[in-house]
Amino acid sequence: MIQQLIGKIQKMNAPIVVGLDPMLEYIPEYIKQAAYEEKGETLAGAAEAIWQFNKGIVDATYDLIPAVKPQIAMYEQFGIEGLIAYKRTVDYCKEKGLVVIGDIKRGDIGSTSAAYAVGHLGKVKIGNNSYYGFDEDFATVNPYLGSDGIKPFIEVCKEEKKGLFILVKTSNPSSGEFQDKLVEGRPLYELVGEKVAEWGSEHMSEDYSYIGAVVGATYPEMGKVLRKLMPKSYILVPGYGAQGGKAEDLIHYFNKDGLGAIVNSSRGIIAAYKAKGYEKFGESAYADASRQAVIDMKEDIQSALVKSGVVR
Ligand SMILES: O=C(O)c1cc(=O)[nH]c(=O)n1[C@@H]1O[C@H](COP(=O)(O)O)[C@@H](O)[C@H]1O
Repeated sequence: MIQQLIGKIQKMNAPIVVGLDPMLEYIPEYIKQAAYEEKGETLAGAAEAIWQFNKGIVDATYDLIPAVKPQIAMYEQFGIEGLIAYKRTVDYCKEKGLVVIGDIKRGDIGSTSAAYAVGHLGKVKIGNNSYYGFDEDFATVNPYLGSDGIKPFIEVCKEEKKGLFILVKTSNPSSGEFQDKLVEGRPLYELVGEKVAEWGSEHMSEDYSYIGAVVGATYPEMGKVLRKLMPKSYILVPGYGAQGGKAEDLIHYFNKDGLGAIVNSSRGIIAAYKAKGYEKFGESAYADASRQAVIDMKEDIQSALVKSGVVR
C-alpha cells in the first residue's frame, strides 16, 4: 500500500491528505436540516449529516488528492450510528480510488493490539470464514506501550500489505510534556523515532517502509532531526493550516527525492467555506470551497518545496 500511496502522490503531484474530521458545527445547515428531517435530531440524524457532508467533499476533491484521513473520534461521538458513517466513508473513499488512513491512534497490550489490528487493517476469523471489519489501508498507532503493542499491527500490515503511521512527535501544544523529556540525555521523541526507523528497516517495500511516523508540522526543527533519523519512513505531517504549521516549515520533512512526507489538513479543507478568502463560495458551495482549498494547499506546499530546492 505504501507503493500505491507514493505512486498516487507522484501522479497527482500532491503530497497531501484531506482529513475528514466532520464536526457538526462545520456542516452546512441545509445538510443538517435534510438529515434531521429524515432521521430526527438523533444520533442517526447526525450520522446521516456527516456522511452527506463527507460525500460532498470527497466528490469535489478525489481527483486532486492521493489520500484521506478520517479521524474516528469525530464519528465515534455518535456511537454505533457514527461508526456506520465512518465505515461508509472508508468504503466510499476506497471506491473513489483514494488511500484511506484510519486515524484511530490505537495501541495496547499485545493481545488487545492484535484485536485492533485485525478489526481495522486485517480480517477476523469466524468459524471457517474471515471478514474485514473497517478495512482501512493505513492506521495511526500510539507507541506508548512499547514493541509488544506495535508488533501485532506490523504483523497484520505485513500479511495484508497495509501500513502504519506511528506517533513520534505530535503537533499539539503539550506534546513536549512527555515526548521532549530527556532520557539518557536525548529527547524521548528521538528514541521513539529511532525505534520506528528500526521497525521500518525490517519492513521495507522498495525504497520506503510501510511503517511510517507522525511528526507534527508545528515543530519543524524536531521534524528536521527526525527526517534524518528515519530516512526510510514516510512521515504523516498534521498541523498545517488550522494549527499554524506553514508550508516553509514542511520542507524539512521531505527527503532529497522529493518524497517521504504527506501533509494533512482537516479543518483547513473541510471547513474552508467558513474561512477568510473563501467567502464567495457560501454554505451551498462548501464542497467547491474545499476543492479550492486543496488547490491552494497543493500550490503553497509545491512552491515552498521548489523555493527550497527540494523539488524542481
Ligand atoms: O495522528 C494524527 O493525525 C495527528 C497527530 C498529531 O500530532 N496532531 C494532529 O493534529 N493529528 C490529527 O490531525 C488532524 C488535524 O486537524 P486540523 O488541525 O483540523 O488540520 C486531526 O484529525 C488530529 O487528530
